[in-house]
Amino acid sequence: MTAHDLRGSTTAQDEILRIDNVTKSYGPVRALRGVSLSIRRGTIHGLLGENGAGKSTLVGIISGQRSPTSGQIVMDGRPLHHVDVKTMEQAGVFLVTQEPMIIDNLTAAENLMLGIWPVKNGFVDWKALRQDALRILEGSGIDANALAGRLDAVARRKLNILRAMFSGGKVIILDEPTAALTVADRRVLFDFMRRLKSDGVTFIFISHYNDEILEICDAVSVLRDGGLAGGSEDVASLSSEQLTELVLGRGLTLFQRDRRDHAGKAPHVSLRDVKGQYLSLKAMDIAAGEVVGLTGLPGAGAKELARAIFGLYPASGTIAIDGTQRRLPRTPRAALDAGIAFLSDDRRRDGAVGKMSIGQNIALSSLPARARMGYIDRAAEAEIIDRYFKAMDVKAPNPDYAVDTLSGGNQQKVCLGRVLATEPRLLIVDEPTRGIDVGVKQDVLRIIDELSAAGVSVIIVSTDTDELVRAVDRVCIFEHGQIKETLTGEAITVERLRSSVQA
Ligand SMILES: Nc1ncnc2c1ncn2[C@@H]1O[C@H](COP(=O)(O)OP(=O)(O)OP(=O)(O)O)[C@@H](O)[C@H]1O
Repeated sequence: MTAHDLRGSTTAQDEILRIDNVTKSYGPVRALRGVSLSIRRGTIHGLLGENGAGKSTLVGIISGQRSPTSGQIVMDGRPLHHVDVKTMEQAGVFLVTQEPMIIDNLTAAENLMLGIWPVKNGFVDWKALRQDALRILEGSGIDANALAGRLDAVARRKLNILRAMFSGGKVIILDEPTAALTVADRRVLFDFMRRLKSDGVTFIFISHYNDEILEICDAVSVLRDGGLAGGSEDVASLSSEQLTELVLGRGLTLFQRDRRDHAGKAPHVSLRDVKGQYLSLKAMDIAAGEVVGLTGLPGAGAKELARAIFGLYPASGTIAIDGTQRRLPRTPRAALDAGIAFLSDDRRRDGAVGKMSIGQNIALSSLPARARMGYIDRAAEAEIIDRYFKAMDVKAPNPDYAVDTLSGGNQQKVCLGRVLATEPRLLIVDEPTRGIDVGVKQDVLRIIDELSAAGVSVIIVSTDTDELVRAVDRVCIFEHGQIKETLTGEAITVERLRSSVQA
């Protein structure tokens, strides 16, 4: 494998998009330092890099959402000036974000036409609308008349991609499009992308998962600290280890927990008769120091149970921690008071508070418990902030920076730091390494392992089979609100988990 500048290896003819010496500074932060790369027409081009390497900034510039400090973008041989979203969309470049921009109470067909409804004499031409929608939805497996709110996650993502194409998209940028998709849905999305690729669509694909990159991408470019660190136009020839080395600039030892059998040990956490709308769990015991994985298809109960324990999902039942039995908490505050901490998978909704500083975010959940008679102990606060800022290796000059200046992965680290700062007896983390790069992922799994060694019971809700295999002692697979199967020891393998979750 050669790490080379991709620019020299593509002829003008098959090049659809070129980025020429693009830089971007946010005040003193140099997010991009002279990045040049070339994207070939009709390929899937992976964009890789550690958290904070500059991927979102680069695709933000390519899609016109952010303006470069210097440099230019050349589309179909034409340099583009005054680049903004409209210019880029007119040129055929669309960014499809993780949050599908879909209106639930319109049909799939109507969503597809949003903003570009065909107009005849100033009126919507419903016939043309319907014909166009049917044509483009044909073969995608999406019912043109279905209300978008009723579509599943993969259909919503497909709909977004189709909408970009329908609006004239030639280069479609997908920023971590597989987040929250099951293994089967991922396959459907990839097949769909391959089909569009054979029709000439070009994709720029951001992902932290090596297996996805190796499966779907033709070429890759790797950013490191805002610069182009290398790439390959022959992804098929790369191994997962080579890809990791390209991203990190070094080899990596993957974390593997030394799985322990906790059967027969006194329970540290006991759940009894947990019942909610889509949840019905008779009993679950977790030992001190045990790490339990919960998994299953969406809506099967794993996520619901985790949220119920933290007072975020209405459910009846009891929980005992350290021998103290109580009703399931009704609110997160009551859960925190009971020694339970929770990391949500949805940083945007109940995750980081963007305008506040990193430090304030870290201290947010633990401070009420530490405040005495309404007074906050500033020295204790500073100590906590310093400890978790360092432990999570947050990429920012200091903890006074606002959270919304951080890259997505670094925001996730701040959220985890905040949860850990509460020093819980039961830690619940939902998709703890989603959006986090392969290097930091090992650190997060190691931190969870160390916490468990100190006697904390841990629940990891995850659809990432690799994460479950590396981090837990036991996996409970949910179906219809109940535990369908439990795996321990040697039985926890990627293959077994995949077949059990889909079966
Ligand atoms: N609005 C902003 N103000 C200041 N700094 C910013 C801003 N947006 C991004 N940055 C900084 O620019 C750098 C690149 O961030 P970017 O979001 O592009 O990284 P990324 O590669 O997409 O990371 P991730 O994988 O975590 O999403 C980071 O150091 C980030 O803190």
